[in-house]
Amino acid sequence: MSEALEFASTSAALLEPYLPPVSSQSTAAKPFVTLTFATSLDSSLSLAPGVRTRLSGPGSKAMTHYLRSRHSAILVGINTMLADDPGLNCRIAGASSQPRPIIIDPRLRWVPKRSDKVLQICRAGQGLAPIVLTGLQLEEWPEDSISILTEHGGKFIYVEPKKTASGGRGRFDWHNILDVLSREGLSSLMVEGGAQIINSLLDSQYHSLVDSVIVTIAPTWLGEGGVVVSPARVHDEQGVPIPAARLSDVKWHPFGEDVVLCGRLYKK
Ligand SMILES: NC(=O)C1=CN([C@@H]2O[C@H](COP(=O)(O)OP(=O)(O)OC[C@H]3O[C@@H](n4cnc5c(N)ncnc54)[C@H](O)[C@@H]3O)[C@@H](O)[C@H]2O)C=CC1
Ligand SMILES: Nc1nc(O)c(N)c(N[C@@H]2O[C@H](COP(=O)(O)O)[C@@H](O)[C@H]2O)n1
Repeated sequence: MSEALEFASTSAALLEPYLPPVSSQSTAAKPFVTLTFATSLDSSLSLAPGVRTRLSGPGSKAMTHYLRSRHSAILVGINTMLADDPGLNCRIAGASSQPRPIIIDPRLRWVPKRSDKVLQICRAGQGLAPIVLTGLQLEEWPEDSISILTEHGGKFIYVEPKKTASGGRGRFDWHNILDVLSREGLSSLMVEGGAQIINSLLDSQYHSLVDSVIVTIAPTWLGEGGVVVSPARVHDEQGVPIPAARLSDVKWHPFGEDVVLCGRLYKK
């Protein structure tokens, strides 16, 4: 649990233009948002739904942990939480701060247990307790889950889901997610995944919310059936398909056998 990673200051300097300001005294209305994940050459995050898959080599893994030290929160979707049992802390030796884990769990599929890695890490003083954003109202929150989360210093927060065409409960609006996190005093957020979370954030209506994108590309093809990052198809006014999203201000940095791509979402 207490693996100690190292990340050279020369490497950190390469990332600096794409990171939130160091000052914690941010007065910005919304958190600085970094979209970051590791992908294969065929745009897969993992071999199959529910399968934890190592893509990052040692150098880019340390880079991801450095990013964790530079953000006040780290966000994952519920499938990632259930598939990976992630720690969601920063394991750089001597890290001065830890990110707050944020779990997007609209229907409360996560049943917190003391053996969950994120909670073990929290009890060991090596990370923070999670905040779970849910579309269920207070009276629908299981009491055991409330008490175990509260015991660790975490909590549930209700986020109003968008209405679906049939009047049901849909996805969250990212503006609402960021509003909630701002109210929690979180000034920067790294969105780690999984694919559904990333694809929803890459919808063009949210591009203006994303401040930077840092993607680790591993030299491997995972093959068919992977969990794929591929945002919804976009068409122009004539109905002709156009690219869904593009980066500008791009830099590529090799980290061991991986390459780390830094950029900003191109906004029209
Ligand atoms: N290589 C990498 O960097 C990473 C890999 N992963 C992998 O990704 C896989 C999981 O990815 P997915 O199956 O795509 O699941 P996911 O982790 O994106 O979770 C999907 C669920 O999140 C919720 N969700 C997504 N967007 C939402 C929104 N806008 N509003 C409300 N709820 C929303 C829904 O309940 C949805 O079913 C795992 O196998 C994990 O290992 C996850 C993170 C990073
Ligand atoms: N950067 C990166 N590289 C990989 O190869 C990965 N599989 C992931 N996965 C993400 O990291 C989480 C695991 O975090 P802990 O090491 O347990 O703290 C996992 O849930 C994904 O979000 N990331």
